[in-house]
Amino acid sequence: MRVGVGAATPPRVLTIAGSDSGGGAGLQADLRTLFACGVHGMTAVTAVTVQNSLGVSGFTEIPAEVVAAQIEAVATDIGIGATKTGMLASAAIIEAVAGAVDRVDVGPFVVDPVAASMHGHQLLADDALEALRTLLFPRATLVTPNLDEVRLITGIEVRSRADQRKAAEALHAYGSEWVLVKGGHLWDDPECLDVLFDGSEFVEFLGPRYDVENTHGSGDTLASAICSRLVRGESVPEAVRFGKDFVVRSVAASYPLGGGVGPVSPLWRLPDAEG
Ligand SMILES: Nc1ncnc2c1ncn2[C@@H]1O[C@H](COP(=O)(O)OP(=O)(O)O)[C@@H](O)[C@H]1O
Ligand SMILES: Cc1ncc(COP(=O)(O)OP(=O)(O)O)c(N)n1
Repeated sequence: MRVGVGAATPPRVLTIAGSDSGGGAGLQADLRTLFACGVHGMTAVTAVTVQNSLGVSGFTEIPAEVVAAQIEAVATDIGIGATKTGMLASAAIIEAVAGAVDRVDVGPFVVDPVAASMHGHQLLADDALEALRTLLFPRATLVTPNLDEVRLITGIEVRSRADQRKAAEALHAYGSEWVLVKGGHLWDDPECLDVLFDGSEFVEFLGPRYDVENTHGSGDTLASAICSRLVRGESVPEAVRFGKDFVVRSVAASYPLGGGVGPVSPLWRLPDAEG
């Protein structure tokens, strides 16, 4: 019996990201989220991290030209409806990604400027920050920094919701269409506010702050869920609304793993997730 003939091809999203051997964050979190959102996920691997729930003990970069070749291989055959970036590791890889983005159609382009793991291990070289600002942000549909990344990129120390708005204005000046300043690290805030800005208007996404320990991969899950809607033609505010709701439910469904910090989980979205 032949099966699958004539089945519709799902929307396709590319993640340009590092591998997390523990499966909690990075491209593993992206693929898991995209699958749960009904999207075919594709990968351009930038680095292989040696990582578990306790942290990152090292990583090896993929040569920049191989990163660009992965992007072009999937763009020219399969087609890319939307793209997100995660760990990019070096200025050379950022330059290669910017070049590839100019050569092929990557659709709406979401830049999650991953700089360090939640345990503090550096995942982006110091000299790559300028490449992020000048080469990637001007090409981005949306940039989604957490508050540590905001400080590294702009020098702004965010201590309040008002500071989140100031940071969004400073980040928008680097040339992206939209900026989403995530508030998960505003530890004194009883709720989690994410602030979206397009250069003229602010849109606020307020959610609960769950008292959970297992939040590994929350930023990846949010950005991937946003891409799963941008690829279907939704506007950025619509896609962020979906992404915020998706990540809140995934934080609520997080689970312990190993001896350290476990991952947030998109499994809540799948029918019969218990198997
Ligand atoms: N404890 C939490 N409860 C609910 N939502 C959270 C929690 N921590 C983070 N979030 C949400 O998860 C997303 C990622 O947040 P954040 O922690 O700021 O970035 P990152 O994961 O990149 O460090 C945001 O939408 C944020 O509001
Ligand atoms: C390969 C890789 N990519 C990204 C991260 C960052 O994950 P985490 O520290 O959990 O932060 P968010 O996903 O919440 O932004 C990583 N550790 N490894």
